[in-house]
Amino acid sequence: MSADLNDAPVTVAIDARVAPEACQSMAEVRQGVDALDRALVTLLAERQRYMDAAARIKPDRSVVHDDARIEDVVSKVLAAAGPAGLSPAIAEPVWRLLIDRCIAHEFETFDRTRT
Ligand SMILES: O=C(O)C(=O)C[C@]1(C(=O)O)C=C[C@@H](O)C=C1
Repeated sequence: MSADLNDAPVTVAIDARVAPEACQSMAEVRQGVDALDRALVTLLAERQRYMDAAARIKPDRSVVHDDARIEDVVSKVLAAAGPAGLSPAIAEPVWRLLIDRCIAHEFETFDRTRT
């Protein structure tokens, strides 16, 4: 049986926090930010593992950097950002930098394991 999401070791638990709209102090705000950052780290670590998979699966080093796919990813993120209430002024640069760093990771993995 092939590995699927049910086998993934990642569980994203978000620690106790006060909802942003209910915060009355900066301590509550920062507790919420820190809790969400820990959850984001967990999700980004799993995203990074997909780069390892891509480096294993892609047929050639020349397709690690894929401009058409980058634009596809960014447009899907922006389409999701609107309904979620995430500003595109945050989402677009964050994801472009994330993808840039993921490509660097994918190249490092490819070169370490395939060349
Ligand atoms: O979709 C891919 O081909 C990936 O390897 C993922 C990813 C990304 O970070 O989203 C990384 C490298 C590619 O240039 C495009 C997108």
